[in-house]
Amino acid sequence: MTERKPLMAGNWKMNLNHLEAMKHVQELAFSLNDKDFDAVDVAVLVPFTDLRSVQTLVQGDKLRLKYGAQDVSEHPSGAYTGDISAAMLAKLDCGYVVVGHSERRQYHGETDALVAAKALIALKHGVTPIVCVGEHLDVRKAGEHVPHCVEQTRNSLAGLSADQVKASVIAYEPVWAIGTGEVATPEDAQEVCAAIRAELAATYDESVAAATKILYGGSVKGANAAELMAQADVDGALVGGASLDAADFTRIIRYRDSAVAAS
Ligand SMILES: O=C[C@H](O)COP(=O)(O)O
Repeated sequence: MTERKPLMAGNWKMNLNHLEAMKHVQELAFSLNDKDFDAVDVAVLVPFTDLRSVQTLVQGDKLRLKYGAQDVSEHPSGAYTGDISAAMLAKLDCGYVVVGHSERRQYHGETDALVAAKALIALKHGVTPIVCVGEHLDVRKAGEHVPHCVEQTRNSLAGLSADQVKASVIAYEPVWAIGTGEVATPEDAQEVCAAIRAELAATYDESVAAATKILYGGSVKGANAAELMAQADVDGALVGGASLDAADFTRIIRYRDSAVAAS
């Protein structure tokens, strides 16, 4: 069976200027140790303006923290005012970039095809895309969430080879659970993550399904991380609000401790 090392990724969204970013990374560095990084990959996904500061801290202090961005242009370079290219992210040694977050889909009209193009160009530059999918509340109420997320996954990975999918991360984020405090139940998370994995097996093959990390995101906190992580197809979390609090993010990273405490 393929071991998938869990990934806890903190998406800061549009929070923390570069000075606050440095303070926060230092707090995380102080709070985490080698045992944490042996057990879990930890990443912070920061505003573009924070990347250079975070890179300097991480590389200067040889931190095992990974970092990345929250969006990337689908274009390689050129006259695209305001955009940031995958080559620029790679030059800053970004490990990850979020593509297709529901906030980008909702406020910037991003389509599955655009998300797939962004994932592809990130991969071409050695930056791992974290490809987000998830249903709105009306879709869930209609009981259509599984086919919706499966189709969104298929379309958001269109054009990627099997190896490129293996090198990507998928994040299931039910939109109704983002920033609302309303976390999906562990069974809800498992149902969709398992369906996405089955889709990877059907479209590619079992080795892709077994190797690809699938995260859950939506109101993950220290208090609920262990039960979500206990699900067979949940390989980590994409954490918004709670990742801004170094202590709570540390509790999420140490989810195994709360699982032990509860048993
Ligand atoms: O990318 C992160 C998600 O949107 C989850 O955000 P949240 O943890 O604040 O609900």
